[in-house]
Amino acid sequence: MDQDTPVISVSHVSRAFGSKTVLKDINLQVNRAETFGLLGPSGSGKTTLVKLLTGIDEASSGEVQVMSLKMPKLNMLQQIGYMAQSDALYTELSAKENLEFFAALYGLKGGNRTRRIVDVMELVNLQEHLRKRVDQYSGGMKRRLSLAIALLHEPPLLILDEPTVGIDPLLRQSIWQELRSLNRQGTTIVLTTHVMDEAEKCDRLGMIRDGQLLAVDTPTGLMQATGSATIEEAFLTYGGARK
Ligand SMILES: Nc1ncnc2c1ncn2[C@@H]1O[C@H](COP(=O)(O)OP(=O)(O)OP(=O)(O)O)[C@@H](O)[C@H]1O
Repeated sequence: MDQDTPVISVSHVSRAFGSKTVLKDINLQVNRAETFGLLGPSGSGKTTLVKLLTGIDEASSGEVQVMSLKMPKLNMLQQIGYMAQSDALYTELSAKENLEFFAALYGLKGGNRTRRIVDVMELVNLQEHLRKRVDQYSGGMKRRLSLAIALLHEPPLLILDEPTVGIDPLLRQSIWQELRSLNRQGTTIVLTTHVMDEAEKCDRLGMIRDGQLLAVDTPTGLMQATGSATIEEAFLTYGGARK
């Protein structure tokens, strides 16, 4: 893929569930090695949009391309690391068994599989709980395991739906350091967040309200456009709570 071709290209995308249109004519491009954040009030359409990017769901109209391929496309699974908002884990299995299952799905083999499992569990600080059944994990531990699974196969594109909810500030900081380092190595990251200091760390932000992408810009650009001193103020302006 050409270095300048956007990793994600969304054109005129709408998504309706029955008579309810939850995404309206979305146009968006995300560039290689960008960290792109989606911000918006609860129910504004963020999860619906990221599901279209992963190919889990399909647009009602318009087109989503990822790495120049029209989505949904099953073999893109290996290229994308997706962390859903609700954990998709086999709770009756251990963390190790979960990781092995996903490693097999992603085609990781032998020593590489073992090495990656150790690496990602260290990264999310769960190395001591590798053999524990997931139904004995706390909510935060499950989130961390879900993140570990998303990172397992070193995908060039990471799509993370509220990745740090339920994760303590110290670990959140180290996860962000890792995301930054992956980013520097060329990984593209799209995430949704409600945490303002995370939003500030993104290269660009998209503000969604009622299924419409109202603005896309750098955090500084959004603050300037709304005359806000903070991202939170800008968010409240776009979210409709502040005029
Ligand atoms: N499968 C579905 N069927 C019907 N309505 C749906 C479906 N999925 C999502 N919606 C609706 O689409 C709207 C957007 O939901 P979505 O989960 O994308 O919001 P969100 O911005 O991610 O919210 P939050 O920040 O609370 O996670 C909501 O009104 C939701 O009820």
